[in-house]
Amino acid sequence: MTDAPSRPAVEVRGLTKRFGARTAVDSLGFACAAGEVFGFVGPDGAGKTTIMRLLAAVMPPDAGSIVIEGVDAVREPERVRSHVSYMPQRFGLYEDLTVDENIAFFAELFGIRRNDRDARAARLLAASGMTPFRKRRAGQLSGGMKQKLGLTCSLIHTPKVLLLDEPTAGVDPVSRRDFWRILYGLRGEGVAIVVATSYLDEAERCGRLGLMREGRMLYCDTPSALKALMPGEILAIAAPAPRAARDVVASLEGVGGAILMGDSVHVVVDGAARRLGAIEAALAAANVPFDEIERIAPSIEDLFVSLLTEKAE
Ligand SMILES: Nc1ncnc2c1ncn2[C@@H]1O[C@H](COP(=O)(O)OP(=O)(O)OP(=O)(O)O)[C@@H](O)[C@H]1O
Repeated sequence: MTDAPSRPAVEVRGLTKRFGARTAVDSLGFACAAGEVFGFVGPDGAGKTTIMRLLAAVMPPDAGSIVIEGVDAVREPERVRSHVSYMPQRFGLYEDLTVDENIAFFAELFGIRRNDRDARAARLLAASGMTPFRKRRAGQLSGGMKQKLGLTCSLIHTPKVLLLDEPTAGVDPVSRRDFWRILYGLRGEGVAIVVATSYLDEAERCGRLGLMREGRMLYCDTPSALKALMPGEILAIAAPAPRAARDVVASLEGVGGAILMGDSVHVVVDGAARRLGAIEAALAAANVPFDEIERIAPSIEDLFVSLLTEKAE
C-alpha cells in the first residue's frame, strides 16, 4: 500500500449535483485532513445533506471529483464506502432491538470480528454514558441516546472518514457534549470528520467551516476568522407576526439584513443604538406590533445572515 501522509483524507473538486432544474450542490471544492473537523453550515435547502450523500457515495454527482483516502469515490463507490461511515439525519436503528443488539447488527454488516467489536463498543458506550442502557430497546431510548447509539453503530468499523448530517438535532446539551467528546477522541485517532450542522455550538467546535447557500460555498474559514468578518451589530425583534416585522425593517437605512429566527427577527444593523429608534418608528407606522427589541451578541447564525446578505448584494 502506498502511503501519502500529506494527502487530505477527503478532497473534493468542482462537485455538482442537480435535481431537475435545481442545482443542489454547485461547483463545490474543499478538503478535509485526517484529524480535522470540517463543518458545513447554512440554511435549510443549502445543499448540506446532498453533499453528505455524495461524499458517502450513495449517489453519483453530475460533475466533479471526490477522492477519499486516495480512492475515486465516483468511479469506485464500493471501495470508498469501506473507508467511510455515514450517519444520516435519521440513522436506521432497529427500535425493537436492544442497544447491544443494534451494535451487533451493524458490526455484522461491516464484518467486524467479535473481539474487536466488544472492546470498541464498550469504549464508545462508556464515553457516551450509555453503558447502563445496553439492554434497553432502542425504541425506548431518549432522542439524545438514540443519536449516541447511532454514532456508536457508525463507528463500530473504525472509519477513516466520518460523515455526520445534523448529528445532534433535537439532542439535549449534555448528550451533545458527550457526543462531541467522542468526536474529539476520534480526531485524535486521525479520523477526518465532515459534519453538517445548524447549531451554533456545533459550528464553533469545527476546525473550519464552509458557509453554504443555494448549493454554493460562499465562505470557508475557521469560526473565529469568520466571526471577525462580522460587520455591524444585531437587534432581535420579538414580534407576534415576525414575517411582517421583517418585511418592514429589511429595507430601512442602516439595515444590512433581516431574517426570521423562530418567533423573532434578527436584524443586522450598522449601529444598534443609532438604528433602534427608526426601527421602532417604522414598525409603529406600519401597524406591525412587537414585544421587545434588544441588542444581542451575534451568533454564528447571525454572522451567516450578515455574510450571506452582504454577498447577495
Ligand atoms: N432527492 C431529491 N430530489 C429532488 N430535489 C432534491 C433532492 N434532494 C435534495 N433536493 C433539493 O436540493 C436542494 C438542497 O437540499 P439539501 O437537502 O441538500 O439541503 P440541506 O442544506 O441539507 O437542507 P436540510 O437541512 O433542510 O436538509 C433543496 O432545494 C432540495 O429540495
